Amino acid sequence: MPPTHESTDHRGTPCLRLRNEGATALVALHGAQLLSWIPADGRERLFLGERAQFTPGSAIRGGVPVVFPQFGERGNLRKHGFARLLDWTFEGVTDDAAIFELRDGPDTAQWPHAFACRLSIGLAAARLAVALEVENRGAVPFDFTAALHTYLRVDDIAQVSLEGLQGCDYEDSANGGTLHRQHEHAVAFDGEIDRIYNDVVAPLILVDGGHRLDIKHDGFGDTIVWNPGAHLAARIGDLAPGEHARFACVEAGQVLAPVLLAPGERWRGSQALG
Ligand SMILES: O=P(O)(O)OC[C@H]1O[C@@H](O)[C@H](O)[C@@H](O)[C@@H]1O
Repeated sequence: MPPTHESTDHRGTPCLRLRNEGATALVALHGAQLLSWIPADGRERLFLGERAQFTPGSAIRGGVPVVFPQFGERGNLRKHGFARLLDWTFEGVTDDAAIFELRDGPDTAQWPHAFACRLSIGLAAARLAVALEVENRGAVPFDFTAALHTYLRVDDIAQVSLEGLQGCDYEDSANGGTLHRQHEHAVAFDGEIDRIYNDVVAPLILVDGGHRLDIKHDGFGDTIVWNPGAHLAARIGDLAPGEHARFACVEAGQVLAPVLLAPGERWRGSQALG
C-alpha cells in the first residue's frame, strides 16, 4: 500500500509525515533525511540529536542522512558530500513508497556532473525500506561513493551488539585505515568504533538489550559501523553530553569500490530494517 503523506515541519524545517499500517515516518526535505521511524508498536527506532542543527547548508545529526557523491573525506568535496546539505523535492508516492529527488544545479557545481538521485522510502507495520537510485544524465561517465548513514536508536550502547559480520574483513578508520578480520561473533561498542566492512552477505541483527532489529542491504557492497565513543563525542558540537550512548550507526554504503556510471546508466542500493 502507498503511504499517506502530509506536510508538516520539525523545528522549522519543512517535512513530510508518512503513515502506513499504523507506522509513521518523518522526512525532512533538507537532505530527504528520515528523522523518525515509529513502527506500529509505537517505539521510535531512529536517533535524532537534541542539538541537531536545522539550518540551510548544515548536516542534521541523526535519522538517515544520505551520503552522496562522496563518502567521508575520500575526495575533494565536503565530508560526506552535498546530498545531506541540500533540499530535495518530494515527487509523490508510488504503490509502496514515497519518492524524493535531487538533481544537479548551481548548488552541486563543485561536482560537475549531470545526475538525478532518487530516494524511495517504503513503510509497513514493522518494516522500513530505503533505496537510493543514482542516474547519470550527462554525456560522460562519472564515479561516486554513497551511503545511507542510519542512526539506530538504542537504550544503552554498552549493552548493544551487532551480529552477522563474523568472518568479514574491515578497514578500521579509527586506526589509520588498517585492515582486519572480524573474528568475534558480534561487534561490541566499547569506545570509538569506525569500520568499513566489505562483502557483507548475511543479514545483520542489532541486539539492544531485549530488542532485536534485522538489517538487510541490497546493492550496497559495504557496511559502515560507527559510534564515536564518549571521548570523541565530547568534541562533536551537535551531540549533547551522553548522547553517543543512544545510537549505533549501521550504514549501507558503497565506499571501498566507487560506482562507475556510464551516460544513461542507473545504480540502486537499498537498506531494509524491521
Ligand atoms: O560528523 P559527520 O560528518 O556526520 O560524520 C560522522 C561519521 O560518519 C561515519 O560514516 C564515518 O565513518 C565517521 O568517520 C564519521 O565521523
